[in-house]
This record gives sequence, C-alpha cells and structure tokens, in this order.
Amino acid sequence: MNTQLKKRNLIQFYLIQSILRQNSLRQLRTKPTHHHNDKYRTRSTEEDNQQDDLFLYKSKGQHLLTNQRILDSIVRKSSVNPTDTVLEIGPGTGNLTLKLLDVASKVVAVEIDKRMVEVLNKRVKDHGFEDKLSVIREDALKAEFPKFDLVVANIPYGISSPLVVKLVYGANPFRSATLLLQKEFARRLLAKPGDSEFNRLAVNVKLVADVEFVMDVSKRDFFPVPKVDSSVVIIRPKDHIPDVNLDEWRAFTKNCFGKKNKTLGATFKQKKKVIELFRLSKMTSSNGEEINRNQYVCADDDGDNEEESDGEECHSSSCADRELLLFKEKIIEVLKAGSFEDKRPSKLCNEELLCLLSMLNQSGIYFHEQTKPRNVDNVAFAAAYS
Ligand SMILES: C[S@@+](CC[C@H](N)C(=O)[O-])C[C@H]1O[C@@H](n2cnc3c(N)ncnc32)[C@H](O)[C@@H]1O
Repeated sequence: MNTQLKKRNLIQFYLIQSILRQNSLRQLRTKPTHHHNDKYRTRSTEEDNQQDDLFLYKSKGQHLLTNQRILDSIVRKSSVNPTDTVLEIGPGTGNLTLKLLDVASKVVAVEIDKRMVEVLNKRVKDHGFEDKLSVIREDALKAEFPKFDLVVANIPYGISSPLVVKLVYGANPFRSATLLLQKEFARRLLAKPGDSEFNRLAVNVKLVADVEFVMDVSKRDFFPVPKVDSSVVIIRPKDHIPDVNLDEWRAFTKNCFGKKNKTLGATFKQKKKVIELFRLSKMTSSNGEEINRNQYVCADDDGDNEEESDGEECHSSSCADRELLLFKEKIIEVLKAGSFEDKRPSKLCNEELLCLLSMLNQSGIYFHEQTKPRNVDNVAFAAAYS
C-alpha cells in the first residue's frame, strides 16, 4: 500500500469513528490490517468482551460507503415513498439501511455475511427501527425475493451482472433499482450501439428496462478504499416490452454477441453454428423430434477462405447433407434481405436486432428450443452471467 493510500485510510478511519459515535453505534474502530490482503479489521472497544473482531473481506465486496453526503444523495434520488418496501442487497453494517428505514415503510435486506447481519440488527435496534427491517441471510443470487417496490443498494461488485439480470428479468414487478456499481460496469450498462463498451448485457437489459446515469462516486468515499471508482445508476423497468419470446431473444443475442465485432454474415456461416441452429429449428418444426447432430457434420471442407471467418465453414461443394446446405443458404438469404450480412451486432440497436430475429423466426430459423416452456429459465439465465 503506498503512503498516500495509508494516509487516506487513516483519515477515513478517524472519520468513520466519529460517524459511528454520532450514530450511537457501538464504538467500532476500523483500521486496515497488513496481515492479509483480503482483510480489513474492525474492532469493538466498548464491547470487546461480547464481540469478536470483524474483518472486511474484499472477496465479498465489503467496501462500506462512508460518505454521508453520497448516502443521502442516493436515498434522495431513489424517490422512496413512505409506503414503499425497499429491497437492499448487501446492507453490510447498515450505513444505507438506516437512511432507507428513515423514509420507507419497510426494508428487506439480503446479506450473505452473518457477522454483518449481527452488526446491522444491533444498529437498527439502537435506532428503534427493528419493526421495519427484515433480513434474509442468504446469497442474493439464490434468495427468493419477496414483493418489493424498489431496490436501493450498494451491491457487491462481483455479482453485478447476474444480479442486474435477476432483477430486470425476475418475476417481481418493481418501480426502479438505484444501484451503486463499479464505474466501468455502469458504463457498460449505459453504452449505446457503436460505443466500444456496447455488449450483450446492455442489449438484454435495454430490452426490458431504461438505465439512467446518476453520479460518479470516488473510491475515497469507501472504507476500505477499493481499487476502482463507482457510479450510481437507476434502472427502470419499461411499461411495455416488445412482444418477443424472451428465451428466444436471449439465445439470439448470445449467438450474435459471441464475437460482437464480427459481421453477422461471418458469424452465421460458421459450420458449428449452422448445425446447431439447424438442429434447434428442426426440433421446433418437428415438435421435439430428436435430430442426430452427427448426421449433419460436413464430410469435407474445400478450404475456401472467407474474410472475417475464424470458424470452420460449411461449404456447398463438400457438404454431405443438402438439407443442411439449404438451411445455411436460407440464413444468408434472410441476412441479405434485411441488409444485415455485413453489419456488426455491436452497432445495431434493439429495434434492428428485433427485426432480424423476427425475420429469421419467420423463415423457420430458431435459437432456443421452442418445445421448452416460455420464460421460465430466469435463474439459469442470471447464472450464465456470473
Ligand atoms: C459493498 S458492501 C456494501 C455495504 C453497505 N451497503 C454500505 O454501503 O456500506 C457489499 C455487502 O454485500 C454483502 N455480500 C457480498 N456478496 C453477497 C451476496 N452474494 N449476497 C448478499 N450479500 C452479499 C457483503 O457481505 C457486504 O456486506
């Protein structure tokens, strides 16, 4: 740790002390240890006999937001109504929770760390808010969330992608999610077609929600100081989402954004892809009748080198199965008809992608096993982002 960082930590240590005292929390003393990279130590002075040392684990994303001005601002921007139930993921020792309890009807906090829950409960009780708080001590990715009106959270950054997906594709309708995220991750969520950060996550989130940038937050506003800066965004689920099978959409964007800068023509000419799509599409049209994948493997390859194609291709002259060849031609025909062949997914907006998917589906080309029930796979979908 360099000298400047040490100095900053020391200043924050004293700041936290004074804040915690003001809040009449038991007097936690927070200082970094140098024994282990992953651990920072908080120690009780008042209740040394009752409580073991509390370590903050970087691996669990335990960087506590200590800047009161930022905490107030997050709550203010969240527009919490007095009748609202707020879901908070990762309450930690309760810096944000206390402020939320002040303005909401109820807070449901999901926290994985038992030691944090103990500190949180004690602190909330000291403020007389215990009737308004319920804690779910579980991994937020596995927990079943109860009904809530909005989410406000400084989340552990390690679970950002699957958590955002779990929220926006989850069964719970909610008004908004105000999230403190790693700055780079926030930029990826906010990215537009053509931006270098534009990616599949942004595409999938944008289909069902709008994302608004609120503010940047410096790493110095946390204890211990993390390596990265942060940003606050608000995610608002859309009132109307396009009429598309979400499982089909997700499978389609996964196929398109595997290599987001490759042209769609190059992506969909790959032998493996053609075979896989042929199998799925055939299963759909034949109502689940199993297709023998090996039946459609090319017997030979004429070695034709097409630009931008880094995968093996299925070429007309050598393809063992005419049906497979016709299927590949059908894909190319659709791409050409919509002028998509030379386009790159990273530059297409959702309307264009929806249009392409609709054209492909209308031609009998599918990306997800249509025999499976619709939109029931949210947990698996979220997990795929972890
Ligand atoms: C960035 S800290 C935020 C603490 C507090 N909200 C604050 O702003 O000071 C993240 C919290 O999430 C908890 N956490 C980490 N992984 C989790 C998970 N998978 N599910 C629920 N909580 C988790 C950590 O224990 C930690 O308390």
